[in-house]
Amino acid sequence: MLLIGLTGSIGMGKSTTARLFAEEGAAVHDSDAAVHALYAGAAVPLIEAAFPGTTREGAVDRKELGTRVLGDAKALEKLENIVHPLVRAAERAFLDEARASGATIAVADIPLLFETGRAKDFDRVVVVSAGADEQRRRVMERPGMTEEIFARILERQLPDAEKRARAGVVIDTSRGVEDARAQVRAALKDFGAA
Ligand SMILES: CC(C)(COP(=O)(O)OP(=O)(O)OC[C@H]1O[C@@H](n2cnc3c(N)ncnc32)[C@H](O)[C@@H]1O)[C@@H](O)C(=O)NCCC(=O)NCCS
Ligand SMILES: Nc1ncnc2c1ncn2[C@@H]1O[C@H](COP(=O)(O)OP(=O)(O)OP(=O)(O)O)[C@@H](O)[C@H]1O
Repeated sequence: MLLIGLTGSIGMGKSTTARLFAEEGAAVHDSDAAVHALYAGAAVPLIEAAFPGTTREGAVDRKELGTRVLGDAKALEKLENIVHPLVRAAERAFLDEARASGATIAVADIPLLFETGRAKDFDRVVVVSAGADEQRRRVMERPGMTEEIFARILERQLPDAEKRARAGVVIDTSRGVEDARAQVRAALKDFGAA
């Protein structure tokens, strides 16, 4: 099974590109989605214990939790120390199952792939990018997003230029979905997987 790590900074097009890989037949694991699932399940008691008042009705209130941690590096680190091992376990279980069911290509969408030293775990690393202006336009469109939150998230992420420099392949998502699909197909061909 060819193991592809997919990453990119906020708003660059990871989820969209992951979907394109899935449409080419890859088994895809999405870390952000895994976090969201954990926040309605296994992580809830741990988060409530560490950040009292950030859960309600058995689920994490992400807006409230975001307000607590996004401006506070220590708090974010504490949260990451709780969440990342759980996400990693979910990813491992997913990839084991994909392998057992005969998948030939698996993609793990990991926002902090380089930051958490995960590049070595993959046969290939794909970075999505769209340029800083397009990124800002996309991110600022999101409800509740502010310049301050955007800046704080960017601070926590390896700069786009460094990600691109460390990538096996870069997918440029600034020219539309069909253009990105062609790049995904070309990447799979280049990897000998299509
Ligand atoms: C801070 C939280 C509560 C905000 O939730 P919210 O629903 O508003 O945002 P969402 O999860 O969709 O993330 C928005 C963007 O920020 C990025 N991001 C999230 N956490 C981090 C982080 N710790 N460092 C850098 N970027 C991050 C995401 O990849 C995404 O691009 C949430 O992001 C969170 O719990 N983060 C900690 C877990 C984590 O590290 N996740 C990212 C990798 S698995
Ligand atoms: N190839 C593309 N062509 C046109 N629009 C795109 C493309 N890829 C992504 N987008 C748009 O950019 C926005 C962000 O995309 P997406 O959610 O895939 O990014 P992401 O990297 O997963 O984001 P985040 O890290 O913030 O969760 C979405 O509105 C999406 O529709």
